[in-house]
Amino acid sequence: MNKKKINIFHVFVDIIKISPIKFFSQYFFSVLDAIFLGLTTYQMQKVFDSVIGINNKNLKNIIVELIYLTVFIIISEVSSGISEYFGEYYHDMTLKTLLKNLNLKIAKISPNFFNNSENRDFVNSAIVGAKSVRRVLNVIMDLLFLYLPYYLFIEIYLVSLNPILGISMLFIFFPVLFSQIIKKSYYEKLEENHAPLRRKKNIYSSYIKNKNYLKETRTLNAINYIFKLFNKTSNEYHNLRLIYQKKVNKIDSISKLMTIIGYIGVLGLTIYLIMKNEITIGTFAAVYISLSNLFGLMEEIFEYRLGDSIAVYGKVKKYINFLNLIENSKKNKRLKNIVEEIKSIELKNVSFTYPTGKEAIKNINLKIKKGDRIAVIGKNGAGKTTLSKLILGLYKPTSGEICYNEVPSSLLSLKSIRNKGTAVFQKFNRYKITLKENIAISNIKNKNEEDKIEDILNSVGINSLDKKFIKGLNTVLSKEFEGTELSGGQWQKVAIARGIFKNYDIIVLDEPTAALDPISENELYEKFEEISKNKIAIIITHRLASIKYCNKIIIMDNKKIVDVGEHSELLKNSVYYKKLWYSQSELYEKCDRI
Ligand SMILES: Nc1ncnc2c1ncn2[C@@H]1O[C@H](COP(=O)(O)OP(=O)(O)OP(=O)(O)O)[C@@H](O)[C@H]1O
Repeated sequence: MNKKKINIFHVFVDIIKISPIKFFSQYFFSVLDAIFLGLTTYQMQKVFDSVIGINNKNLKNIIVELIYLTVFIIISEVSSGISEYFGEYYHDMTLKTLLKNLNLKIAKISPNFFNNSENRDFVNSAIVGAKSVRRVLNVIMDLLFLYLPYYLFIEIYLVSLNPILGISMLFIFFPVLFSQIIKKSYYEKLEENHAPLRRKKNIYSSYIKNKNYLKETRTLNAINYIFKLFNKTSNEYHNLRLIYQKKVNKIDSISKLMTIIGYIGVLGLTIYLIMKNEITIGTFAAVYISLSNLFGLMEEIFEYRLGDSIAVYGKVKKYINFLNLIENSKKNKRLKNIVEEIKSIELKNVSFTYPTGKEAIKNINLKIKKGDRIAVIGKNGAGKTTLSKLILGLYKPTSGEICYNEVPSSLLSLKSIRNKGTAVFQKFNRYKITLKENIAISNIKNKNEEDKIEDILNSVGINSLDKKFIKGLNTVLSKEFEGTELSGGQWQKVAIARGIFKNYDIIVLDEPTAALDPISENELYEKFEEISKNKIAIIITHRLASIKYCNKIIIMDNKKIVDVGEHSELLKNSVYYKKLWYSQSELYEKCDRI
């Protein structure tokens, strides 16, 4: 059962559905504006004709024609104002809805998708695209309900004067239209090449501007080098734009030349018709005014508005393509078996390769059961973190299978597996929200369970009554929002408390004590038994002190598990473990001797 693909029209219909009355009101007034703009031109001819044949008798006639002209101008201006008002109002509502749809989609996409830089570019372009959809729709609607009616009005008026005048008008219109079609493909290509450079530029710029990077960059005297990288990328970015801009300018020049030829042709023809007495001076003036109006409008729509829409169309397409991505949970929907409680996990010949092509896990077999407290150790880059993410259901194996409660994960709802896991990652987030929101973020409805939050905070060594928390649990963890700034270790404690707050069957602690002082580190290990009681607990660590709290130790090397066992077994059988153990204990002994 294939879900129908979303296309630009579905997105437009969604926009219209936000408030059809307001949407169509905008364009009703646009049509009114176009009709009265056209009538103004026609009325102009009548005013000129009556002024040219002026005498006492038709003075009254001139005044009547002038009153009509004024009324037409007023109606046209008022309609244009009302249409703009509805347009502005609708713009904000549309933006909110489109960005909401995009965020909902992002939340459903597998985390592994974001490991690929091309995918991250794709998402960034999709966000810009979502912001531009309304602009594109607006231009299309204005074309249909403002510019086209006005153009048709003038075209019919000119054909009624002389059919050749009508045909000459096409010379003004079509070159611009064709040039826009060619420009559209240029801008699409430009966006493809621009996206990675834009990402690079923003990253380098954050090393200079972002406060988390700034201090280290300055201390290491690296600012000049980063500037160099930024300028190089920035130049590449602008040069690329210039290359495409030159191509676009060429197309624009040719189309402008043809338009001007058409324009001159129409004026020459009207002069010829006057000389032959086939049209009046009033008609000539009306044609002249309508042409300059039309020229102005065309410049507005084609040069600026359509040009701008075409420039962003590549991103709008990315937005639509992004909405069409099949997310994991949807692929799973048919098979959904909700996991109520995870009692066992088995990895069968599991391998995993990142979207970049880097293989991080190879042929791993492992059985884990409720109550296991596992330490995963191994060299940097051995694959420990990747393994934990596979177990948590954040990544899917590239080959092999992971079973939960002896059922292959392909038959289970990934979402329900993820819901049963919690983690304190190496690179945890520092959310600039209140202390209690930081802790209860996994189940924000429970953020007012203040006793539970206080207990957990106390257990990791944070006291919300401390004077630094000016508003207790409601203190925002950032000076930027009149709150407080935490130290690295305090942040790590918040991350641990946040991990424990969630209801979980699996807990992963990835280097959870890197920023903790030795006393806090010991306290966490003491707590480890309580945290992991009747759960599956995995601690990834380089500190062997934590190992005595675990009943199983896994040693990883170069993508594989090379040894599994208890401390005493491994000390006897594993060369790597023995080396690691004695190197750390020797270090302590050396310190003792000093
Ligand atoms: N997002 C990613 N995209 C591509 N490759 C990655 C990504 N994350 C990790 N890797 C690569 O996968 C391999 C395993 O990384 P992993 O983080 O699992 O190792 P680790 O054993 O936890 O290392 P460490 O002890 O340094 O934290 C490494 O070679 C790393 O370069």
